[in-house]
Amino acid sequence: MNKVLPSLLAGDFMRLGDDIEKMEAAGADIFHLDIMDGQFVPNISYGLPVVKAIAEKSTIPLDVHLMTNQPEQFIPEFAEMGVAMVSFHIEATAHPHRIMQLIHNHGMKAGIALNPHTPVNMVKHLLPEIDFVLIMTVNPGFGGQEFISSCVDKIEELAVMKEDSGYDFAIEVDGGINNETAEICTKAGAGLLVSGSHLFKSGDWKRAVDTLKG
Ligand SMILES: O=C(CO)[C@@H](O)[C@H](O)COP(=O)(O)O
Ligand SMILES: [Fe+2]
Repeated sequence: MNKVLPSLLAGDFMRLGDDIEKMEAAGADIFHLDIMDGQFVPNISYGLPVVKAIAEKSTIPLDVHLMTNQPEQFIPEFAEMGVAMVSFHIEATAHPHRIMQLIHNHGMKAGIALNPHTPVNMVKHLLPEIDFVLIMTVNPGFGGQEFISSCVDKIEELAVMKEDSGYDFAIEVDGGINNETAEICTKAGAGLLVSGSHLFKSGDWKRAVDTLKG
């Protein structure tokens, strides 16, 4: 069964606590938190105090997606807050292996995110230690964008690399995920599905979560 990760970026920031309770009751597996610095991506989302408040409220694990130029910056703080998984963009650093180790040394799962144009080969030599690869299926920076179908080939390629290498890592997809694109991605090999606008705009969150779980 797929795991469903609602992106809280699509939640109602004036009532985030209610949204968290409702999404948990609807069966969400993990909350996805998008951190944007206005540098790596042309948008700013929210920072540490908001993540802390979400961590105190949530009863399910948190997945932090760093869209920042210095992804190594706040790793100890996220660990302290009880974050379970952290991903950072390979395009944002010359030292992905070092950052992966830093995340692991703080007891969290480490993921590497790839922009739509970045080939999956970039993570090949990191696979022995990686916990998950995040394939961006939109250009990072905003919720509510349209799924870029050319990214599906990358999921398939990564699934083949996983099979051939025997390394155990999860494939996460993020951006424009709805019932239709979720099916395409899971068939290609993804197991962690991030969804923001589709889930939050659906009238029946439990039904929407169940459908994505497949
Ligand atoms: O990382 C990002 C955007 O940069 C995502 O996590 C979005 O927040 C997903 O939102 P939808 O595309 O599902 O609306
Ligand atoms: Fe994200």
